[in-house]
Amino acid sequence: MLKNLQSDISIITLNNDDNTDKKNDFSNDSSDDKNLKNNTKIDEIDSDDNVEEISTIKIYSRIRPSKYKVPNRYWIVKPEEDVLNDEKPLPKIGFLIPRSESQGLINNQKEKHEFKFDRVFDKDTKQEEIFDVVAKDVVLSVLDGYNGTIFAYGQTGSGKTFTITGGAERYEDRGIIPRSLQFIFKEIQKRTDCEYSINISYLEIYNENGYDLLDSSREAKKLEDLPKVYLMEDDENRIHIRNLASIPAVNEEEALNLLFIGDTNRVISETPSNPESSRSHCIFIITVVCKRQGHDAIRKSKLHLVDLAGSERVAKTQIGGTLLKEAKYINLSLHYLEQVIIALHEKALGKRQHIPYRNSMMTSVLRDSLGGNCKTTMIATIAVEPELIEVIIKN
Ligand SMILES: Nc1ncnc2c1ncn2[C@@H]1O[C@H](COP(=O)(O)OP(=O)(O)OP(=O)(O)O)[C@@H](O)[C@H]1O
Repeated sequence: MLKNLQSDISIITLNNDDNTDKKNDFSNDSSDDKNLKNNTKIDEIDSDDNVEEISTIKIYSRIRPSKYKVPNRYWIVKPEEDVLNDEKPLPKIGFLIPRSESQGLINNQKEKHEFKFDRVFDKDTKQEEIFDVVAKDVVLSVLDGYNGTIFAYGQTGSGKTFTITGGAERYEDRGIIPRSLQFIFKEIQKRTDCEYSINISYLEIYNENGYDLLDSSREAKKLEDLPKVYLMEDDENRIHIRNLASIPAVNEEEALNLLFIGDTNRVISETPSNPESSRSHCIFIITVVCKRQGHDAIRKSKLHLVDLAGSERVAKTQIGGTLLKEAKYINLSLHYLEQVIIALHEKALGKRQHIPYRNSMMTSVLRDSLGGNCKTTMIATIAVEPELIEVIIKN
């Protein structure tokens, strides 16, 4: 029996055992519910089956070009310049927040703030390089049978959607989703040992409610008109996503068309309060099914490309009503995501076992695609206009 997890939220089956190696093995059972069961090993996989990788979540940052002549309030420290630091050399980005004179001349307010990343992409970085460094490895590992997730995180207007989906004006501006689709369809042509099939889903999460963006009825005029997606849990505590379309795409063009349908629904049904800013999380899911030549067994893996809602905190005194409700949901779901990422890091270090996936719809949906040997990357997009730098530091 399936029981509802959240009052009116959202089936693709998700792994539940936090301790498992998350490579999806070949299975003879093609049903969605059984297909992703952990370690139902039916057929050997030739590559790196026995390699239990330590979970490493790579975190990158990307600076958005500014429309203004920006005063030099940020800097990038290359790892080789950071000679005093004996930890693993990583690049850093620093921000200067001048002391507020309103607090008097003598105050100890910190002015310089530095943050480490696996790599910092400066404002001139092209979309191609972002795909090559941030996404290609994750996409390749999905084709090898692992689940993977790429997040874009940052304040409103800092370039999350540009990074994940891309800009509409120039072909070279296409983002991680269209480039991943192109890469996947090219790569599966080369891999002749397996018959691949690709399915696409597109989920929007607004105020902890899930909506299916691949609705092609063209009747949606607002978010609530889209089919609602539900999380359910079965007797074995496995979580399923109900009512989310998973549509086959036989080539890149069909897959891009589905992206287009989803993005159109995203625009038409923009969240009520602020058309300028995404107040919802959007997850583009590419499911790769591989059937070995001459075998009945199939293997299924998933790539989640996540455009998170703007991360800025809104002072409670300045807003109310719908805006306050949205801000609470966004902050809470980002907080739960942060908790999961911290827990995964601690688990990789052997310090804990339990990962608190159940707290939010997003972490529940992503639970089989984070940690273990799933490849996960996050790209923090940053806008460096002075007023926005202060937002970064406060968050
Ligand atoms: N690296 C970049 N190069 C050129 N233009 C960019 C870049 N990043 C963002 N932009 C432009 O900046 C504007 C805001 O970017 P975008 O919509 O991606 O921000 P966002 O973080 O997704 O914002 P929101 O949270 O409000 O949805 C867009 O016009 C986008 O085309």
